[in-house]
Amino acid sequence: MPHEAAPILVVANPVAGNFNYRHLMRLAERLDRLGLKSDIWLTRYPGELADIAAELSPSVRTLVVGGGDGSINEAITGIIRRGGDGPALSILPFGTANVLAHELGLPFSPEKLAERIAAGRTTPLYLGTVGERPFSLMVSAGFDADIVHAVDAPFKRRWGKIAYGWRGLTLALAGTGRDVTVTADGETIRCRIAVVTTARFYGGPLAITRHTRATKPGLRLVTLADDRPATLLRAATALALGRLDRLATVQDRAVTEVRFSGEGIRMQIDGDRLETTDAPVRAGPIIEVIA
Ligand SMILES: Nc1ncnc2c1ncn2[C@@H]1O[C@H](COP(=O)(O)OP(=O)(O)OP(=O)(O)O)[C@@H](O)[C@H]1O
Repeated sequence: MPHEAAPILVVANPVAGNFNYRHLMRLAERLDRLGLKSDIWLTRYPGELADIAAELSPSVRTLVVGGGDGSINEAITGIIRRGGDGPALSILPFGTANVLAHELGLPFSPEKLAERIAAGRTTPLYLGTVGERPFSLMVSAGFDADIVHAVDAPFKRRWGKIAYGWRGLTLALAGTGRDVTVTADGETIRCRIAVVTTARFYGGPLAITRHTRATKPGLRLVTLADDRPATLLRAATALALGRLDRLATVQDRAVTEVRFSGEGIRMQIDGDRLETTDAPVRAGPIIEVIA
């Protein structure tokens, strides 16, 4: 007899930072004790999660992503492709930065997560899009994207967040940043870092803005005018203190449509490399996420 899909599907990325097979077992065991059937799959290649999410049986009502923000980006891409009958998204945070898990205040304990799934309370997650591609946190251009491009997967797996700090330091001292031209609702801004965010947090549990969060509508554009080492140090300190908007070099504004351009600029989406594009960044669809 063919195996009927359980209503909860857990798909984990075995190469995500902090991947923990034992956590998957603990999640399944607690779900089982709560009377909920689940299946567990592991991804086999980058991008597979998007295909899995797009092609899921409609009987799967909750898709739990065991991974980081890159895996979550793949899952939302697949859920959006379905156009409307998607499962609710849940997250078992593995991964390096886990910005969305922090943003949503999700438990990192598999048992607590199982209880949240069983409670079944969902909240809307307001996505953004760059062209056709959705993001759950942000898309950015400039110095921070240069760091993302400079950190390859093995280096990140080995050193975790330290990999970003190290590459950031070497790039800042090398002074290789480039001007980013941002067109935001008809106005042109020149800067060195430009982040369009749907979320409050950035890079970890660090507030980049006080004016939006992933569970509320509203896109913000946060720009940093220069990327000299002293400015970057001040910005990193202000970010850690949640006071970025107090810096004169930082602007934080509500936006509806943004485009990036500039010679040799790099871009990132939800912490992963994005091929540079001048496609419009806009507010996107809404999906349901387990709260
Ligand atoms: N089986 C696999 N083999 C190789 N790469 C994979 C596999 N499954 C997924 N990936 C890729 O791994 C990348 C990183 O995964 P993920 O975001 O889950 O972890 P992370 O990078 O450690 O966390 P964060 O994004 O929070 O920093 C994703 O972009 C995804 O495409």
